[in-house]
Amino acid sequence: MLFYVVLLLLGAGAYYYHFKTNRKKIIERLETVVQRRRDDLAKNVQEAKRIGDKLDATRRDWIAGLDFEQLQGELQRGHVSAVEAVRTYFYKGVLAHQKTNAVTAFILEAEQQAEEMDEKAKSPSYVKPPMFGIPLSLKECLKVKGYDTTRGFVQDAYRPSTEDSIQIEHYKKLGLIPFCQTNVPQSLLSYNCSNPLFGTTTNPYDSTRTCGGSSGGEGALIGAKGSLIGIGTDVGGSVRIPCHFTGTAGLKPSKMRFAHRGGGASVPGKPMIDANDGPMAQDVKTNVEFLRNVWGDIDFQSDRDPYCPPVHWNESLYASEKKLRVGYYIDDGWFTPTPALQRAVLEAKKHLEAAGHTVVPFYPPRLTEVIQLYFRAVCLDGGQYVLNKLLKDIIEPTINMQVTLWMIPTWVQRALSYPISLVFPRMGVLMSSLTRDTFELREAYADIEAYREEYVGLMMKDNLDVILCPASIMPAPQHDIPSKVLCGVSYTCLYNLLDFGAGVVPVTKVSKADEEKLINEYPETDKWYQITKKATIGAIGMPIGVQVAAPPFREEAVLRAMREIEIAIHGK
Ligand SMILES: CCCCCC/C=C\CCCCCCCC(=O)NCCO
Repeated sequence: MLFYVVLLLLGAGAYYYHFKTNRKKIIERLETVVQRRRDDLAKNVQEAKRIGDKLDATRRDWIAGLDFEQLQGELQRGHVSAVEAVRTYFYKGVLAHQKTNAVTAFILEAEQQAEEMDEKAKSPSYVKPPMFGIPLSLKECLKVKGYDTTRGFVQDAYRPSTEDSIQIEHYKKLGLIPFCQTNVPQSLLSYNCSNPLFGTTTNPYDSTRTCGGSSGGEGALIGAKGSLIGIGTDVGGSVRIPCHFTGTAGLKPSKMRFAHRGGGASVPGKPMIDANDGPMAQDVKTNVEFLRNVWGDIDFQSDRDPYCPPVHWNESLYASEKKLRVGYYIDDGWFTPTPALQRAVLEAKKHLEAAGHTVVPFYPPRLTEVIQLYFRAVCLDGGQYVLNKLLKDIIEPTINMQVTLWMIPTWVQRALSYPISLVFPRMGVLMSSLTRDTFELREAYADIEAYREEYVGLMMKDNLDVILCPASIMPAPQHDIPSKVLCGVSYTCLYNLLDFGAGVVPVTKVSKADEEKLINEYPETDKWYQITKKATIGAIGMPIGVQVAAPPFREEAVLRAMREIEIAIHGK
């Protein structure tokens, strides 16, 4: 017996030694890649600055002060050239990057693309596309010819895409000029924004706090006024959470409203958790103008990707005179949001009511079950795909919790979940989420289908057009918090599970009264509440958004409600 125990221990020791030595070699090799990539980025930023500085400062500052609609108009009238717009946004992008570390590469060819467009525009017969010359920022995982899509994995540096994705081709056809790529958390499966290759992107309002993720570079860049319009991706809140954390506005459409051919995914092959790309901007108005043009011309994408149905921009839904019926909630029953987030929903409710809409309570059913189904279906292989990639890389410390859970075998998590749930019930739920076998996975898929039916059934029963709810559980926390409170995505991941269109519009900022309420009334009943409360103390002045959602192909109703909230707040 003793012999076998000694043999087992020796075997385990040898395996551990081999694993450690192997990891050390991998890390040493990748550290040289990191250094090289960071040096290249520093040169790239210098070059972008040089291009931005070509423009006379007075002229540049004037163009820099134009909003999307004004710049679009000046470009259409020929009062501003595409080259001037690109140089201005290289300048503004560099400033925002210096503040937040948002950019992973400036697309230097943008200047030449702009020159060619200006040249074409000299011909009297040339009809300018609707977004002629407008600089567009892109989340790093979107495929642009000649540029990397590392998703924060060092191993994927210096493997540039050979083609633009269909969406990027389309944006160029509409006149937009991709001018930079923006940072992400390693693996994209987190709502912070740090990776070993490009480092940490910070919140433009407070550098000790995260800009959110995974489209965090976009949030930081747009929030710091370094871009007017950008594209993120969202499988659990990655467009909406950064918008909420950085005071910007964005929309995650339902899956089929964009072509996915030639695009990339964080984890390919998870059919029931629908991800999509979506626009992010300084306001809702810009998102509307962008989508009106893109979906107005969606045949371009449908012709190249037959899986993208030719569903056009629905102006009659967006501009309808018929008042909306809105269902709202301020607490999903799984994770009570901090006071500012609840107040934001109540303020948005008042704005919608003042505009003549009917707003009634709505209760999303069984969020505990939703959380389990979401994690089961998003990590459908128990996290194996991502873990395999991570073990061949330098692992980002701010996603430690995900990595730890992916490393513990599912059966061990299940065994531990019961005793843990006796003291920390919500942790018990998380630890019994990952699937044991394909039988259980099939059941989860069937349950998601049933939940979708139930949810839309409840909306139909009450004649609801859209849902209004919090965008998250808290304002932007410190960089390490999202991994510690993974289940804080309940407000956003629900709408991926349902495949609804869902967007976030900024409504308010955290006030002193919110902080007092937080200190006196916010629950401390488990570790997650304690972490959330502590992270929210000191967040006075941080932006707060609200979320609006509607079933697939009704994104225009979502945008309408978001825009009406925006008009009520800003008067324009
Ligand atoms: C036992 C459960 C283990 C859970 C491991 C965590 C896995 C996933 C965390 C999900 C958090 C989602 C954040 C948002 C991610 C997002 O939308 N990414 C966009 C990708 O296109």
